[in-house]
Amino acid sequence: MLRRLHSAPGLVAGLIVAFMAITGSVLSVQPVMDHFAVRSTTVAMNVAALANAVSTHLTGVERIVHAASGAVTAYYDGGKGVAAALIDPATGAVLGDYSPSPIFVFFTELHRSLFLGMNGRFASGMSALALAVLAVGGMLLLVKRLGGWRKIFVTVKGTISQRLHVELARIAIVGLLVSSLTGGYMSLTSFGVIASTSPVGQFPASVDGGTPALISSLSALQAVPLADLRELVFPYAGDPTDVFTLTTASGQGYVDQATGALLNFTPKSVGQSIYETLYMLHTGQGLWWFGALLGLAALCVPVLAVTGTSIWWLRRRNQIKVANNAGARHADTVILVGSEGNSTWGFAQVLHRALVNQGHQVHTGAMNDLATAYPAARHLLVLAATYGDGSAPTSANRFLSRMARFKPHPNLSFAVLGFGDRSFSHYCRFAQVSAAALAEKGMDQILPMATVDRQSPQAFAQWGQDLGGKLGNALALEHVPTFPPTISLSLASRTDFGMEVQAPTVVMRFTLPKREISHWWEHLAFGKTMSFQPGDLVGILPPGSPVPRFYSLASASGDGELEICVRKQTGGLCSEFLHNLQPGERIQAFVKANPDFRPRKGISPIVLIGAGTGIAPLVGFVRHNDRHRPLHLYFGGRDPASDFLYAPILGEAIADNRLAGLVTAFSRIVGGGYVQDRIREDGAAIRDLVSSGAQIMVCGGDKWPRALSKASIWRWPP
Ligand SMILES: Cc1cc2nc3c(=O)[nH]c(=O)nc-3n(C[C@H](O)[C@H](O)[C@H](O)COP(=O)(O)O)c2cc1C
Repeated sequence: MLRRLHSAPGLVAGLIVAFMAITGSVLSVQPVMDHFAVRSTTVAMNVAALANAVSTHLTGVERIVHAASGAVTAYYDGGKGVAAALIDPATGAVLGDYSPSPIFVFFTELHRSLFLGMNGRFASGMSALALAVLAVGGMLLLVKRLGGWRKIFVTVKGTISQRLHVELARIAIVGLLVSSLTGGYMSLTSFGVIASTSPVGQFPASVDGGTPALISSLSALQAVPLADLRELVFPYAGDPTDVFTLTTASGQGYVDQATGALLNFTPKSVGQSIYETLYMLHTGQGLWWFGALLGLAALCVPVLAVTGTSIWWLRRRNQIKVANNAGARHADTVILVGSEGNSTWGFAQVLHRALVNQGHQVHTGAMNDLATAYPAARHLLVLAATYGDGSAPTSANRFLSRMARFKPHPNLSFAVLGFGDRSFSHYCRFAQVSAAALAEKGMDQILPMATVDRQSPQAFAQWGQDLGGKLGNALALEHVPTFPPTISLSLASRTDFGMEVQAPTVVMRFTLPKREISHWWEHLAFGKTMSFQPGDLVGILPPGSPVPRFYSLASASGDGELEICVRKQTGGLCSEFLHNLQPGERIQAFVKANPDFRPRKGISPIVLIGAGTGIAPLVGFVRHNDRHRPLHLYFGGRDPASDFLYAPILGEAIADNRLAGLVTAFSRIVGGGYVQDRIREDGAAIRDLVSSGAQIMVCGGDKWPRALSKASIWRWPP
């Protein structure tokens, strides 16, 4: 709901809001220029002295205007009509002719009304309203996503568009709120909905009518310092019954030109005071630095509009459509999906279709959308993938917290099918946790939890048969998973290690076709994935298998090469294929971002722990450590003479300070040991590093000491 509230006005009004923001930021330059153009004065001139000086330098003065920027302008009889001169506020001397900048006049009208009169003013007002809705909605959405106000400044992960959108919004939000709310208020005043002027005081019924006194001697004008003056309109020349009309910061009145008395002064209304303050905040006139800040905030709006549209488009493109999706309250069967990469949704669609064909009313949704109750449902089927280190995928990361409010009725029974990959140490862990949480609610299980390894169509079909048996329906679940489009990469070079110690390992470098490296704008518009960083993953399809195997990347796309490190697994289809690959031969691959496995921003130390091929992403971080943040690497192998992967690169990195420390452990040499032994020995030093803010990143192997698993560790099996 909140997301719709944010994206709908963004898409509908995005263009006009961005247009208004650009014209507004152009206008914000004016008060800045005025500020530096106006000679600041420390002389406390009063209005009588100023008006006197101006009228000695100019003939036929009609009025003097003191702008919020401090500029003083006099309008006088120039012979061929009214002329204007810029006045030195310190002396009242004429500085030169004055004419408003045609550029700012043009942009002011464009910003206010698009040159469309009242219709344009209405459009301008509506765009201010849309901006306010977008700013408030966006802020609430962000707070909800990040898990509360306290986390509002935490680092956001995601695509370039998502990060840019959030970072810019965080910087600009206050400015945009001020601009939109003040703009909206001004719009309402221009339509007369809110009063912005004060009642004009009655023209004096009688005046002295005697010979006009010297302007400098008029007491009512002497009493007003220049800083308070807004406008002074001179009496009609030669008419002793006319008066000065004086407008100051506090109100408006008349001054008898013979006696200098102040007549019929009317204080400024509250409405006008509010209007003037908001006008100042909106335009920056009289508060140039604030206006400049608002102008900069407004400049973020076009970028927010582009990134916002890109996020919306990507979400739409990736949205899974479920045909015949019944409402959650009316369905007899509910399917909940926990997925990160969307493949589990494909399985859910097949299950949904099969159940609908059997006459069921089925509702399919994300696990995060778990309702408080499903009044009509008899069966709750949960298809859950596992990510990270046995954690929830994105579409299920709020499932367990939502369980607290879930109140299933006694007839609702459940079944959980886990999707995972057996090469991970916590195979289908999240599905197990979810099943346990459902069982704790006292619900019956339709059948014991089953798993689908690497999207196996056979395992899925088997589960369908078992489920159908229990439900009394024949469920034929046929699903062939699809993966992102692959590209063909040619092996440029390979280096072999570990043959002598029965741990054949190969470092492989694939040439990245130049045209495949995305530009930043492609990222922004299409979220292309052929750009990667060390620690991201490459999915490789071994010939004859539709199921990819994932490897951690040791290079970034900017290096022009895709580098991985592969240990030969006995009977491993993909690793054997890769070990047999010779330079010039090709693989089919796609890249998958792995944003959870990245060095945190900043320059705090990082302890990198890797055994065997687990060193691949870590060496990537070391290579790219141009800022020389302290990286401490622990590496474990069998024998330095055979499987010390990346030894020369690590040596160079130590020499040029990209690596602060290297500790190795080899298990098959005299006096050798394992990485965990070295870590235990260095326990005190590592503890010191962690307490000074160090991050720990672990990759490779799954036999790490338990204590390490508390330190935001991510493991990637070799
Ligand atoms: C970065 C990453 C981490 C993963 N972590 C685990 C894990 O800890 N346990 C597991 O069983 N499977 C893990 N998997 C495998 C996925 O759960 C499995 O491929 C699943 O079918 C993906 O479903 P989805 O595309 O719907 O997200 C991981 C996959 C990736 C890419």
